[in-house]
Amino acid sequence: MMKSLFFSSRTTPSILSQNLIFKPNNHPLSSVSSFLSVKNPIFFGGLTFLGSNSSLFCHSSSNPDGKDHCYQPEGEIQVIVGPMFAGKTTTLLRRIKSERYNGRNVAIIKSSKDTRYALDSIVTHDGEKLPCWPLTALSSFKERIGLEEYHKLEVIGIDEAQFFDDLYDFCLKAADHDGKTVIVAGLDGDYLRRSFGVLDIIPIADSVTKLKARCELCGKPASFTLRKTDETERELVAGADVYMPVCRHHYASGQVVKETARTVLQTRTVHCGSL
Ligand SMILES: Nc1ncnc2c1ncn2[C@@H]1O[C@H](COP(=O)(O)OP(=O)(O)O)[C@@H](O)[C@H]1O
Ligand SMILES: Cc1cn([C@H]2C[C@H](O)[C@@H](COP(=O)(O)O)O2)c(=O)[nH]c1=O
Repeated sequence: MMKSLFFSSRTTPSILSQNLIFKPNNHPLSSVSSFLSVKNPIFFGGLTFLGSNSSLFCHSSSNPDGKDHCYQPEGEIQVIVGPMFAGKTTTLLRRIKSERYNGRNVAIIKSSKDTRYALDSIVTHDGEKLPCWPLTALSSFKERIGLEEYHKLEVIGIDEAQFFDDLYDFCLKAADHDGKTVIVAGLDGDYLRRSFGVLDIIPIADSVTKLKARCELCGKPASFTLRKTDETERELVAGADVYMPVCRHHYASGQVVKETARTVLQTRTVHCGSL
């Protein structure tokens, strides 16, 4: 019969030690994770903690004291938003590295729509990067990584989250049901300052960090992204060639300049057309 004893992986390492054998798989991130875990083990009273596996803790027969224990993992959702160039990816990388340093099993996902700097890495505008799973839909993650590896995961980072239609469902299940810590980074607003998907998960989040960039026109804190070009589709993957971070004042004046320029160009077209 299964007796249940709830405990935290951080407070009772001796019970967990048997489950903490790190098994690298053949994904590039796993080797990075494995490397870092081995390089940075955390010692608890003589035990080496090499990345825990909360899901396996329910396999009670493997407990060293011969008794049945069941670990109930507690999930969490952290959200990082802001305009472009605010440091969202940098913050996500820093948190993921810190989780890994603490011995937790991590994986990073990004939208495969983001092909700007690399296909299978998340890359900051400064060039810092980590390998990731590029996906078109989050629902495919479990199958891609494999069920066994998924169960071993404790932390899942998601970058360019605004591009995932199934963000809400994935995060809810991963945190509530599967006990994962999910760290989500993405745009809260598009170039017209309309909600851009990531806001859907605020009601189920534990923490929300809104970052600011620096206004490219005056250097003040910037909360918005101005599209410099005339394209009107909502999704347009690009960098500093198309977008710039701006403060409230320069967002408003920038939009006015763009609209005026568009009107002038349209009037000219009509004029030329009628000649
Ligand atoms: N206009 C800009 N063009 C290119 N890089 C920029 C610009 N403004 C800031 N950066 C750099 O981008 C870094 C943030 O990159 P990143 O974390 O990828 O941002 P985000 O994910 O929010 O777009 C900043 O620390 C800064 O060095
Ligand atoms: C404002 C805005 C942005 N995008 C795209 C442009 C980039 O490819 C990403 C954001 O990247 P970052 O990591 O935050 O720098 O989103 C878009 O498609 N539509 C928009 O309105």
